Amino acid sequence: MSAREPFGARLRRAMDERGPLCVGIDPHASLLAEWGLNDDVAGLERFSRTVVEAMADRVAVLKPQSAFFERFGSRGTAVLEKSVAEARAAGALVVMDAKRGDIGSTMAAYAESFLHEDAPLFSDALTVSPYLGYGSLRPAVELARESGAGLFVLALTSNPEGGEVQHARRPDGLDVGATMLAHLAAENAGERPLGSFGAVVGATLGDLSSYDLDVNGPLLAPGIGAQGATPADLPAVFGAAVRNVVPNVSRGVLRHGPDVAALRGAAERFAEEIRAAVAAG
Ligand SMILES: O=c1ccn([C@@H]2O[C@H](COP(=O)(O)O)[C@@H](O)[C@H]2O)c(=O)[nH]1
Repeated sequence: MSAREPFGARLRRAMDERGPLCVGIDPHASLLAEWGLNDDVAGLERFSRTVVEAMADRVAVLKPQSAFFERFGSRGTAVLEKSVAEARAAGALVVMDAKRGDIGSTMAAYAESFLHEDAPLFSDALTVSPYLGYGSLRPAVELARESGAGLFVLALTSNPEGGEVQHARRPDGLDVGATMLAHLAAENAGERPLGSFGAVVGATLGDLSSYDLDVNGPLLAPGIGAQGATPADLPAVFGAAVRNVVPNVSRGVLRHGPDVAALRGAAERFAEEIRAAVAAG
């Protein structure tokens, strides 16, 4: 067991101190253009540095979307490494959105890439895909436990296509999304104040009262802003589990850049709406 405090405990404290908002670092080509930046490594670096400077000392979580860095090859990955290190040094928790998933030793290698404390891309948590079977994630669960990191497992994603997989039913009637939630509840059993193994559950999904969202872990909720959900939707979607929701906003904040004050203003407005919604929920 690592001496490092588990991710769930660190996240609970960050959410209580800073509010639960997670801002995405998603350097879309279209956003680079809107910010007056070139769609190249220099533009990527400037974009990412600006978001980290604007947000890392005030929001609980930053979530870089790995795909937008990977498309620039090794130089993009170098920018990602730097962004992760700077965001963590400034006090934000970093959830790497890389949605990794594979079997056995390959999954173990993915886990080492993001969850080993000596890895250049070491992050506080990683998004993972369980669609090779939840058990295929075991190497990542084990390494996360050792290093004090966390996972966010895709359970009920925010995109409309997700249902064809996630609503598929097992012979006993439980659907795939509910199965993932049940695995996570078992993973987090007995953990206080919050387990380190969370689910991705879209804020776009409407009433989820047929699901048991009480997994004793965080629920990363993308879909607010550009995908149409609003902070006011959170209590109706998540019910009593809203207290453990980490709402993610990427383009809804980023489109206000590159001005740092404007980015901060947009994030503060979302944070305030989220606070009000959670308090009322
Ligand atoms: O179900 C999911 C899982 C991940 N995402 C990711 O979150 C952000 C959302 O960006 P917005 O600009 O706020 O729409 C993006 O990185 C997605 O890949 C998701 O949207 N839904």
